[in-house]
Amino acid sequence: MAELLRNPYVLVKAKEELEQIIGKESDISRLPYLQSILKETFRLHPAVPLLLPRQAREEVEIHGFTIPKGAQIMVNAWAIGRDPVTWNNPNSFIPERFLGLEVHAKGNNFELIPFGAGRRICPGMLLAMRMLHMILGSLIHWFDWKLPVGVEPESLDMREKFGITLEKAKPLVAIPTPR
Ligand code: HEM
Repeated sequence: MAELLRNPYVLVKAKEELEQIIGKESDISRLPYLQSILKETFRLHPAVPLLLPRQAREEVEIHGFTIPKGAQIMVNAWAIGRDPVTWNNPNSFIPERFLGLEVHAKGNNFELIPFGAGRRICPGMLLAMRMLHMILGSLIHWFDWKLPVGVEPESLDMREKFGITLEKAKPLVAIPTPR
């Protein structure tokens, strides 16, 4: 929601998409822009930024680096999502980058791994994906949103509080009006 209020054109586009689709067919697969907004949010603000720690059971070499047996490995999904080698304009919130791009957040595309990947991938992924599309889609569709008086989109505090899960350092304050 913070990125949507900071990028009002994205909110308008998402509203238009929902306007056209909801009421006829509420299928997530028919809401590519909403899907792209969620992917872009996962890319910039992964909820579990270092995934869960792993340990090397034996010495292994990966891309010329030797990982000793017993070493603890942290995978930095946050940094992968902002890698300028993979992503143009990596620090900007641009959902359009995912339109027509065959990159999913389900653990097969290693440039976007908000739920991890492999054997220990998040078992709640499918439930979470459904819930997030439902919740965000409903918030956009049923309410008009604005920031408190005196807060401009560009001055919104987007700093993050680091932890096992990533939070906004300052909670978002936004005002909904039922439509
Ligand atoms: C936005 C929602 C969620 C995100 C971004 C998320 C993300 C993650 C990530 C990154 C991991 C570590 C995967 C790895 O290291 O490869 C994980 C593990 C896990 N998640 Fe989620 N998760 C979410 C929702 C859920 C939900 C709704 C449930 C349960 C209903 C759940 C249950 C678990 C469990 C049990 C593990 C540990 C799996 C294991 O170690 O084998 N998660 N999640």
